[in-house]
Amino acid sequence: MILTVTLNAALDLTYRVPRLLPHTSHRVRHSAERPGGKGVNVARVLAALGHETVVTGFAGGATGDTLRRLLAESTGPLTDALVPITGATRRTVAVVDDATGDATQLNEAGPDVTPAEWAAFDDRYGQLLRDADAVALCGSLPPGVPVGAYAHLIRQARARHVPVLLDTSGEPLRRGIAARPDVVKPNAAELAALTGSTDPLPAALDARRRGAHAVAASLGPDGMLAITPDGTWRATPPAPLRGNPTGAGDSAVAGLLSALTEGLPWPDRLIRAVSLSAATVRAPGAGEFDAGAYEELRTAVRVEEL
Ligand SMILES: O=P(O)(O)OC[C@@]1(O)O[C@H](CO)[C@@H](O)[C@@H]1O
Repeated sequence: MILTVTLNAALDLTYRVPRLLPHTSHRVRHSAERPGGKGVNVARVLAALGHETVVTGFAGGATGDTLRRLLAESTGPLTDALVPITGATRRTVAVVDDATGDATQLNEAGPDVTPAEWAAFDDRYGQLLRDADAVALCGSLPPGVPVGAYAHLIRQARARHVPVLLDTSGEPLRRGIAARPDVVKPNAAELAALTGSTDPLPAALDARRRGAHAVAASLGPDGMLAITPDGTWRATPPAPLRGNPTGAGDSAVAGLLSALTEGLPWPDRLIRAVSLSAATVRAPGAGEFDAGAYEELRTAVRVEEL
C-alpha cells in the first residue's frame, strides 16, 4: 500500500465567482466542500487509480469529522488512519475566477498539536510504515509540530527501506531535504525560495545537492523537470489547459508514486505525473481528475532527456 501523510489536513472550500475583484463583494455562483490538505488529495487520486492507499495525519473538531465523512465517500481502496486531536482541523478557501480560471487560495494556519498528540502520531506512523511500499509526506505543518518533523519521518522511512517523497515548503522543506528523501517535489516558487534561483534547472540541481536523491519539480503549464540518479528529463503537456490548478501538484505526486511502486522508469513516471496533473486542472477541484483528459494526455505528453 501507499501511505500519505497530511499533518495539516484541511476541509477545502471552493467558491466560484464570475470575476474576482479585490475591494468588492461577490456573489458565489457555486460552492463545494472537499476533504483536503495535500496528502489527502494525493491519496484520493491514488485510490481512484486503484492503488491501496492509507491516509494518516491529524483530524479534530467538527471540521475534522466532516473531512472524515467526506473521505469515506471517496472512490477506490482508501483507508482512513488519521490520528484524532483536540484542536479543530483547519479550513482552506479557494476562490476561482470563472473569467480567467485563476484560483486565489486562503489557507488557515491549522490546529495546535500537543506534544502528546505528536508522539501518538509518531507511533502510528511507525506501525503504518511496516506495510508501506512508499510514503508521501505532504503540505505545511500545523502549530506545535516540530519544524524538523519531516526530517524525522524521512529518517524513519529510510531506516525501514520505504521510498519516501517530500512535498512541502519553507523551513520544513529545507530541513527535510537534508534528511535525504528519495524524491522531493517542489513547485517553481518553492524551489526559488529554497535556492534563491528562479531558473528551474540550476535551482533543481542545487536542491539535489542539498540531499534529495531525485528532484521532480512541477512547473505548472511547463510540465515537470526531473533530476535523478538515472538521468535528467523534462516532460511537457501538449498545450496549456484552462481550469482550476488547485491540487495539480498533488496529482503529480500521486502519478510519481504510483508509477514508482509499479517499478516504472523515470520517463514513464513523469508522463503519468504530468498527465494526471493536467487532467486535474480540467476537474472541478483538488484530489480529482478528468478521466477522459487523463487518457488523452498520456499519449500526448512529451519527454525529452537533457
Ligand atoms: O497549507 P498547505 O498544507 O501548504 O496547502 C494546503 C492546500 O492548499 O493544498 C492543497 C492543494 O495542493 C489544498 O487541498 C490544501 O488545502
